[in-house]
Amino acid sequence: MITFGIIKERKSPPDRRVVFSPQALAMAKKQFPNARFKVESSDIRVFSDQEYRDAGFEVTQDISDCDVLLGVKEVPKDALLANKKYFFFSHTIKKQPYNRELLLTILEKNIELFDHEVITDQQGMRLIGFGRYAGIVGAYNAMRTWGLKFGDFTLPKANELEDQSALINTLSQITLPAIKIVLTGKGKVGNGAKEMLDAMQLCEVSVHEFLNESFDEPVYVQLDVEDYVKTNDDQPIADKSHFYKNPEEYKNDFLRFTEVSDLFIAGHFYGEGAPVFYSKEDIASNSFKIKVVADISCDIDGPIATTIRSSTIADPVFGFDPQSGKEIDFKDPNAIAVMAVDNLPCELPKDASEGFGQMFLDHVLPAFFEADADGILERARMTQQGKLTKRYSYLKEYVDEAKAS
Ligand SMILES: NC(=O)c1ccc[n+]([C@@H]2O[C@H](COP(=O)([O-])OP(=O)(O)OC[C@H]3O[C@@H](n4cnc5c(N)ncnc54)[C@H](O)[C@@H]3O)[C@@H](O)[C@H]2O)c1
Repeated sequence: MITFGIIKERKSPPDRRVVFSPQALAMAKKQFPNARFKVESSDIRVFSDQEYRDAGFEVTQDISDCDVLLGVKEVPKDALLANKKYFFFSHTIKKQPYNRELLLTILEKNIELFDHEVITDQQGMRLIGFGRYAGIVGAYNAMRTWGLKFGDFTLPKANELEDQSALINTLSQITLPAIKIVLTGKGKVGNGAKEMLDAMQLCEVSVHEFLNESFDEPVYVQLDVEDYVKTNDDQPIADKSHFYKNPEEYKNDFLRFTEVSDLFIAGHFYGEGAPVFYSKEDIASNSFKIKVVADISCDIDGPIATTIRSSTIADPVFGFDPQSGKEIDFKDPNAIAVMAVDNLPCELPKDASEGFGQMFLDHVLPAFFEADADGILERARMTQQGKLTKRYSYLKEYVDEAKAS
């Protein structure tokens, strides 16, 4: 028998998401009779303690008898229980300086850490994440930002609405002018955003139509790397994975879109060394037409020069002055309005938790009862017996620096 504990989120600002909704937990219990589940009481979670009790689960302040603890965000050092197995997003795999001490504490407390971000299949494809929900909220926020900037309509914040269908209902009541929307990325985020544009019944057009034709209704185009990048000798991309591995052999082909688009929804992944989408100089040129940017990818001071900082759910929109390259009021007639919230799935905690639980149930829980036949736990295990595992040994120096300080 393995006992799993659903932990309370303790990070600030409060995150209302959870690994398992009461319904998903009930499914897990049915599917795995050898698993026991306990829920740590929480007053911020999107599902109440009572909803878990009603689904037949023990809700408690004491989860110290659990073997495996399941959370979403980083667990504060003091709250980490020694000698346990933990699953959460530790944000350490890229040596993030702000979590160096967290990883050191995990090692000192002899915790086995499994990071959601590195739950992958044998090909290295991520199996678990909130990307789709970032896309859904990001597209909604893109429309909301347009309304705020131009006053065509007023939309409530996404986190004031119940779920994705409420977002869709709200969007179905607005009338967008005949603008051109460019959406980048065809992965989880890009396709989450596309779900919303399709739900709004916006017309999707080809790259050729988007660049060359005018329309009397709003239209959008969804791009992947072959559309916004070309080889250094002006040839189209032949093999995407070659670009991912050798980005320096490619150059930007996105400016042709900046000359005709009104709204840019960025939902691609940006690999280090890849060409930028546009620079501050590009924005200052007269041919740059984009007026609103919803940057879901949200790489700061990176490939999208309007993203000079991230923004927050509380204050999601800022203005970018094309001439000075500095921040100004987004309502200034010259300003490009930028939405760059970096924790978008938190605005849709119910749907995001339900989707996440399903992925966890499908991909991770079985591994505990099948002796990790596929190696999923092994690939995601970052620490064991007070040491980094082999796959994560590249983090040794990063942790050692925490010891030294
Ligand atoms: N703002 C937020 O709250 C939030 C939340 C989740 C994810 N994100 C960000 O959104 C971005 C996209 O995430 P996703 O889950 O859709 O990714 P994904 O792997 O599912 O899709 C990636 C897309 O980017 C393209 N791409 C370009 N260069 C690439 C490269 N070097 N490697 C891989 N793909 C490359 C792919 O072709 C694909 O279209 C990430 O940068 C992620 O950090 C933001």
